[in-house]
Amino acid sequence: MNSALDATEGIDIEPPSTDLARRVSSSLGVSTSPTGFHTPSWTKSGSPLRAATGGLAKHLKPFATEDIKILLLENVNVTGQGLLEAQGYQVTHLKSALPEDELIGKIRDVHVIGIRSKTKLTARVLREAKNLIVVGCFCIGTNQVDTQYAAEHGIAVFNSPFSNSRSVAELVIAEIISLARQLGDRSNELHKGTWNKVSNGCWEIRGKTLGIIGYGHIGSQLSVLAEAFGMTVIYYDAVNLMALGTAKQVPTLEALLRAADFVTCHVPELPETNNLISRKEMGDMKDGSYLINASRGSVIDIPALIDAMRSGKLAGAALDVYPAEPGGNGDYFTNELNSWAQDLRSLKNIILTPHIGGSTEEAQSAIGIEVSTALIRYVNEGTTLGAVNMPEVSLRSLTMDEPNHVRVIYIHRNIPGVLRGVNAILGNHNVDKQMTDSRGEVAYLMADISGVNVAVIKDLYQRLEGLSSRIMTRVLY
Ligand SMILES: NC(=O)c1ccc[n+]([C@@H]2O[C@H](COP(=O)([O-])OP(=O)(O)OC[C@H]3O[C@@H](n4cnc5c(N)ncnc54)[C@H](O)[C@@H]3O)[C@@H](O)[C@H]2O)c1
Ligand SMILES: O=C(O)CC[C@@H](O)C(=O)O
Repeated sequence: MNSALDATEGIDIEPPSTDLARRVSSSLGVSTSPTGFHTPSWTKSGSPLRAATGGLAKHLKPFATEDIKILLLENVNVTGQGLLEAQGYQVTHLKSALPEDELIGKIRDVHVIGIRSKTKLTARVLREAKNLIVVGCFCIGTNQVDTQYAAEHGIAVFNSPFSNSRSVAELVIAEIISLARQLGDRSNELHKGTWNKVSNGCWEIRGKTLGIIGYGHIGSQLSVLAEAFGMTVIYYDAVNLMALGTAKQVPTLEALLRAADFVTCHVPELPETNNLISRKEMGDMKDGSYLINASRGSVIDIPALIDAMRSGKLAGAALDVYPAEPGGNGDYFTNELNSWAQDLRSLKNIILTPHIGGSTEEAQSAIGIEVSTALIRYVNEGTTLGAVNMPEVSLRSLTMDEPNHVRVIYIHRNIPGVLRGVNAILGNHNVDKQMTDSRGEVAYLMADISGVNVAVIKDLYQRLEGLSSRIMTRVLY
């Protein structure tokens, strides 16, 4: 697939181009310590896309694009990396996650960081990220980021809410069949040279009941696939949700556990989902049933699972996620990481995978495009559509027919009187369009103003920065 171009068709970001860096405009405020101005040069070459209004879209860029520093960790997909590089940004790409101290050392310097599920962006780490304006989680989960702290410091966080849902659902289907047929054990035995042809304790999945905990993007996708295999599907969710096919929502977790032959977890990591399935819940499960977890390692009490497997209460399990996971490929999964690792590894009919639920070419490429596109829009235009921790704010693009326009972004504390102060500063100019919205304690204002000469931009920026409500100011032009 020519993914970069196909997936971004019709949106207002640059297609990959080698002369992009020469077409950049400038802006103030991407860094907390702006050093100066660049002469807008994007009119010199290139053929910008047409904006919705019919004019040629003006590409707002922060400083010169080559000044934007991006750190991509955890082997973020090459398609996403390519989109960022095509913008002219300085992109550093590392294959694994970094230990906290090393991460702190590197994050100090960058404007954008791209991570997957392993990198923990805690308040301690983010406090050091003085130039950071945006985080891209190239995955679904955002539990690894302190999104509240980030918002309160003007750092937007984006993810890809469903690009890998199908991949996870397909993996779980494979695991259901593999567990029912003890495929992992038979394969391991034959790898070691032992022929062991058994039918005892091996089952078809047709006619069995699948219990899905969390009927969101993944759970509902799985529901459809499981019914196609002849399974009966029940699900439990914290909210009432429409059933797909002939699936049925059950009112309690206990009702699901008592009825299901296979139980699979698809909830986010939250305080309420910590050890959601522990000893009591495993006791409620049917004798000889199976437990699957491809959500987060905190959702299942693993020592309790080890006991339930040893006692024969559960006939099998599949785990894709763990409380502590290695930083990169080739690292060891031992008791040093999780005190019970050796016991877990020694069990029969348990499938252990290294957090690969979403690891397919299709999913990673789609995630790369989706998250990189969101990052580019945010860096270049300030648009927050899809952010997980900021109000969603967007304005139609400025056009090339509007040479003396600037876009002001003012992220501020959500307190009374802010608009009066901001508009007193913007009021000497013509405010063409403005949008503001809030999410909890944080509000986001975006305004396009005209009749602004380059000479007054710095003054505008500094006056906004001087307001007591200010979290972060950016002026794009
Ligand atoms: N293994 C992997 O590679 C992989 C890949 C993608 C996602 N995930 C994990 O799977 C999780 C689920 O993904 P999704 O896209 O389906 O999320 P989703 O947000 O679409 O669905 C989650 C569902 O869980 C429900 N829920 C929340 N708290 C609950 C509770 N206490 N009890 C019952 N239901 C509850 C929600 O109402 C929602 O319907 C993600 O948060 C992520 O952590 C893992
Ligand atoms: O790719 C990853 O590291 C995370 C995959 C998955 O857990 C997600 O949250 O999307």
